[in-house]
Amino acid sequence: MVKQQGIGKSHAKIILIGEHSVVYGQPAIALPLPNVKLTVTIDRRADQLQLVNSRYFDGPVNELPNNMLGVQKLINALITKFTGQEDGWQLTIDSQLPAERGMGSSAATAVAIVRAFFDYYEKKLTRKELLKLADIEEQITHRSPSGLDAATVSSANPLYYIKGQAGKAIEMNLSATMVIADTGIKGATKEAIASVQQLLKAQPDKAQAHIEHLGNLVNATRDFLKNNEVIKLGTVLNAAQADLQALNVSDKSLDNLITVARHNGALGAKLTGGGRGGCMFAIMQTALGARRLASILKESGAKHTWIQPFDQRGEE
Ligand SMILES: C[C@@](O)(CCO)CC(=O)[O-]
Repeated sequence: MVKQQGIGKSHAKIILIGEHSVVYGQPAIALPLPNVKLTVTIDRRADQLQLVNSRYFDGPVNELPNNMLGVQKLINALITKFTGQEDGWQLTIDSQLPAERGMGSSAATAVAIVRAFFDYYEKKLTRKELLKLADIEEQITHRSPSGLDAATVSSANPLYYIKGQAGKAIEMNLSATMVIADTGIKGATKEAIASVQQLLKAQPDKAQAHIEHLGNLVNATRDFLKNNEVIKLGTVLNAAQADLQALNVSDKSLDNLITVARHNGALGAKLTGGGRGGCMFAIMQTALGARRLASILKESGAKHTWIQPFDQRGEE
């Protein structure tokens, strides 16, 4: 009996600290956001059509639009892998993640697609193979990705990540709540990565110093998370934002919400992900404070906010 349906799941991620510097071999720490989910379903069809249905597109795989080229390449690689050229199915992407906001939307889509195909064809999937396949999509959507996004959207645990490695689960004993806010402006990850590359060429000493400083802040953060040192955590997050500003990856929309958060009780606040639009987050000591700040950020222009306690886990 052939399977009628395959399902793959993933979730959003937030980079706590180490975006951009992770591309240059420094460590980063990222957290899964289990409440912001993405599900891919593959339903068998009686005919031989291979269709994709998502919020952007509804039609045959080979007609996917340019901004889904990475997804198309990944699906084609999976079709070849499973020699499923003759199979007819509809692949549905159901996502709660905002696109291009630094929350890992493209990586979450890739991870859930890979998982859905392996479920549909009833094959065992190792973590190594999952990340290798997801990278087919990420290489196209983000130029020179570190792999951090795919590793985190497929992990139940906060990760300490170094490029080229699988990522290590970290000890998290922090009692605090994170408020994430969307500037409403599309993040420009590719451009931001390119602009760090340019700065490294034009002013290598300056850029390298900020990149290495970010790496040191990440290592300090790991200890603060383990020892529940929330005030110190806030201080290093603010210092990381200063490095990211110096690397030219922040912008007015992010700086504005970060300033509002700092004036309204945040212990620390910074951008998250690629920057130049997208999302920022702030750390609050209490859940009540977090709810209050979320509404203030909305009044100050945030398009959407999410509240995430530090002790919640995602799906593996
Ligand atoms: C900016 C970056 O560090 C994070 C994007 O979410 C790029 C990457 O790690 O691939």
